[in-house]
Amino acid sequence: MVGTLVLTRHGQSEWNKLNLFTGWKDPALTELGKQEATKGGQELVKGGYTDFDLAFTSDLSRAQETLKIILGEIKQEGIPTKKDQALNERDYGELTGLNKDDARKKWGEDQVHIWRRSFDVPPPGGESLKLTADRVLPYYEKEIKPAVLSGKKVLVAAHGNSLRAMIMSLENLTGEQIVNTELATGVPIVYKIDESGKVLEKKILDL
Ligand SMILES: O=C(O)[C@H](O)COP(=O)(O)O
Repeated sequence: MVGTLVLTRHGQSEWNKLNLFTGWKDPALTELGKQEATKGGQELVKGGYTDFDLAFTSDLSRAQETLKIILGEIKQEGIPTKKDQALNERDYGELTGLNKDDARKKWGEDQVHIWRRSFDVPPPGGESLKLTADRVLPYYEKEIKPAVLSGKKVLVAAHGNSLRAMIMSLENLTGEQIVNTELATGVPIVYKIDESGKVLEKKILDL
C-alpha cells in the first residue's frame, strides 16, 4: 500500500504582504494569495492528484481559504475535511503584529533571526519551532499519518512552521536541518509513503 500526502503552505496573507509577524492572528488571503492557491490547485490537476480521500487544515482562515480554493480547482469540494488548532502557525507571542523590519531595528538582525529560525529559542511569550512541533506532531501521528500509511490520499493546507514540523518528522531531519527550509506559498509538496512510513518519493509542484 502506498499512500500520498500533499502539504501546501497557504497563499500570501494580508499580513505577509505588510511584512508583519502573524502567528495566530487571522488575516485573509490577498488577491495574490488567492492566485497562488489557484495555481497550486492547477498544478495538482496537471500532476493527476485529483482523488484525495480527506483533507486537513488549521483553525486559521488563510489556510482554510487556501484549501477551499485548491479543492475547487481539483473539483473535490465535498471530501471530508478536519480543521484543528494543532496545525496553526507558531504563536509569535509579543512579536505578533510587529513589522519584521521594525523588529530588526529594535532588537537587532541577529536576535530576530534567532527568534525566527532557531529550533528551540521561542520569541517572547511565543512558540519556538520545537514547541510548535510538540503540538503539531502528536496530531500528525494520531490523525494524519495513520490515514496515509493505510494507503489514503491526504491533502494538508497549513502554515510555514506547522508544515516544517511535519517535514522534519517525514524526512527524519534534525531541528537544525529543518529551520532554514523555506516553503513557498501555495506550492504543493507531494510525498509517496509506504506502509512502514518510508518516503518513496518527494515532488515539489512548482512549475
Ligand atoms: O507568522 C508569520 O509571521 C509567518 O507566516 C511565518 O513567519 P516566519 O517566516 O518568521 O517563520
